[in-house]
Amino acid sequence: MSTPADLLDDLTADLDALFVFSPSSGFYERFEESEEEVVVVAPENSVDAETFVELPLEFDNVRDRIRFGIEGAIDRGIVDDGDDVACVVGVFGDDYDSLVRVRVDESIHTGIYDLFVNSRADPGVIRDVFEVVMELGKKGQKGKPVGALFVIGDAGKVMNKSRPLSYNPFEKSHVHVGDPIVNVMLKEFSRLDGAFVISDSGKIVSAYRYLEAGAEGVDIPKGLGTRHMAGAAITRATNATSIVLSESDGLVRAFKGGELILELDPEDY
Ligand SMILES: Nc1ncnc2c1ncn2[C@@H]1O[C@H](COP(=O)(O)OP(=O)(O)OP(=O)(O)O)[C@@H](O)[C@H]1O
Ligand SMILES: [Mn+2]
Repeated sequence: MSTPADLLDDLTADLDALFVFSPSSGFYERFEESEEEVVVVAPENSVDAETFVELPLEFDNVRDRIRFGIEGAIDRGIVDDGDDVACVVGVFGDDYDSLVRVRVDESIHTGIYDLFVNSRADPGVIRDVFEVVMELGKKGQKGKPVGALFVIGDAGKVMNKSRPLSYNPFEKSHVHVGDPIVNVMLKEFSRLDGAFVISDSGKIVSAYRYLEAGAEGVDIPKGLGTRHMAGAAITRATNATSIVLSESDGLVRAFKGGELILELDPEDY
């Protein structure tokens, strides 16, 4: 006979660290005597935790929230491949309702921390574009697979290193990504050739942009075509981040500094 408490014993056996997401100080204090290293993951370190990973935004998706915290901890050398950690999170609200055990390995490491923390644009802007791209990847345009290329941040420089393929539908408009109507427009315009250019603060600067940054020294996986090469090259020539949806394999990839930093299958989300 096994009880729920036995189950919890299994989940909490031999932990290398305990991740506590957005704790109140009262809740955090309960772990003061804890044997495991306690890592607080939250928008702010309001509990003065010794070991802290800053969340740039509250990920509604719990898997992303956990990934983010763990990747942040890997980045700081707090945990390593092969470690077993438990995460205390609220899935349905701010109150704790779940304990999730995770093995730190390649499969947890997507690059999502790098994408948000080391990009020049606001994390909220990256998230908004990321969500549009993931949705396009899942549903396509009117059910058909579609490709798209978003270049985010350092827009002045990106505009200097690109040219219009046609009339810019966003000329003189002051619209921002994240607005539901704008997101519908972005999906609609994903049929257009070229790239979308988005500013650090999320303003849609242009659609239909042909990127002209040189591909010299840009090293991306073989088999990716011109959309990915152009998307990667512009991030070497500027401080922008690119998010690319592939029409042919359906994957979402992000590039920074001319390199691939993230590869995700929208179907997994
Ligand atoms: N220099 C560029 N700047 C902006 N967009 C580009 C550029 N080169 C190609 N594209 C876009 O990429 C599309 C062609 O994609 P291609 O098949 O060569 O790339 P890919 O990397 O294989 O992408 P996919 O995986 O979606 O097929 C074009 O229709 C165009 O919209
Ligand atoms: Mn192709």
